[in-house]
Amino acid sequence: MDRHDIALIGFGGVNRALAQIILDRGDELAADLGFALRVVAITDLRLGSLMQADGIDLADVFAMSDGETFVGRPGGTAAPQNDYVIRNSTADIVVEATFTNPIDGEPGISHVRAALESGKSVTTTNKGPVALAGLELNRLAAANGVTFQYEGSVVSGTPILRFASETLQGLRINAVEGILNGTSNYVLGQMESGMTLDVAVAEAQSLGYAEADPTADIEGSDVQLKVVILANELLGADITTADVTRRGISEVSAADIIDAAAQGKRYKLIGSAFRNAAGTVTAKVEPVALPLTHPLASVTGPTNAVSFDTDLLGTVTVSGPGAGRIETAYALLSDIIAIDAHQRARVEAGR
Ligand SMILES: NC(=O)c1ccc[n+]([C@@H]2O[C@H](COP(=O)([O-])OP(=O)(O)OC[C@H]3O[C@@H](n4cnc5c(N)ncnc54)[C@H](O)[C@@H]3O)[C@@H](O)[C@H]2O)c1
Ligand SMILES: N[C@@H](CCO)C(=O)O
Repeated sequence: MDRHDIALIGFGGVNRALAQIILDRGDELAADLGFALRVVAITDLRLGSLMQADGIDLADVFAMSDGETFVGRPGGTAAPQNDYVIRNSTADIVVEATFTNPIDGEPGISHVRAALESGKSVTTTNKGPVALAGLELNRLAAANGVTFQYEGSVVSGTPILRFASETLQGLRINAVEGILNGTSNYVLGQMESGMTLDVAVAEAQSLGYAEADPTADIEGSDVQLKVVILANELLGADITTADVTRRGISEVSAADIIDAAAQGKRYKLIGSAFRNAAGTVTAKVEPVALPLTHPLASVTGPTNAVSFDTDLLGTVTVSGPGAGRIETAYALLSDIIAIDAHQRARVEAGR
């Protein structure tokens, strides 16, 4: 049986959920997929680093008490040694799930770069490296004969990127628009029911939807990164966050929501990008009061939806979970499956 050895960079909600899936369903997955998964390294700001080439006992890691670090375990340190772990662990796949930094993408970009440079494939849910350095990192992956996958960077485990790039092959996508942030959609719904923004944000944090700093969710910078990814991946653009105008849901008051409801409308945070006649791409993030008859108006809670405007098929909309620990861990698993397929194809092609 083939096996992939994995290094987990960041051990918060999403990577813990992936480790839990491997612990609970590893045998079943191996039988289904034809390869086993084994975690050989974990590194985290709060826990330190742990490298064990024979495989880490995940049940033992889950049993650690609050405040405990990896120091004292064989291959364990109290301080995180991310670069050392990424470059020297025996993993063939690095899973990057540290905080998204919408300003400069660090340290995520450096983590991904180090992994690709050392011949390891990478999957990440971190939007920073994909939005701010996607082109460079894809080139680096190709130059090193490895694979860079990031399905969970947009709409969590709902396979938007792979759907568009694989299933919609042969169509020209002219525009993309959608609800791209689970937290803000959840918060707007709770505000409709009379909850304050602060209480609703705290709920979204405890449910694992929000960013470590939820300002990114509320002020629209999380969606701004996702719009950059969609525009560059699917519309062939080469834009940065500076090209995406941004307004967040902090601009929407309880009174605005009541007024909209009285007019048969509902506020949604909409991210969009469309190709102009001149070939350039216009992209924005803004709260919009949609009529209740609009298809996106009925998308509630942490659910997201993306509409692709295509030449031959018209509008195609995909909807599904946009945030959540397990849902996003599934995106990582789907990327690992894609990495395995690419590795097998390379071996068959003798590369
Ligand atoms: N939670 C979701 O629904 C979701 C969905 C899609 C994408 N994402 C993205 O996935 C990533 C992980 O999300 P999460 O919910 O697990 O976040 P989290 O805050 O629960 O976990 C992040 C972990 O990374 C660790 N970390 C941060 N900086 C580090 C560093 N420099 N070195 C080592 N460890 C570091 C933190 O200690 C923490 O344990 C984020 O980039 C987020 O934007 C999350
Ligand atoms: N905080 C993000 C996670 C998914 O990227 C959201 O709520 O959509």
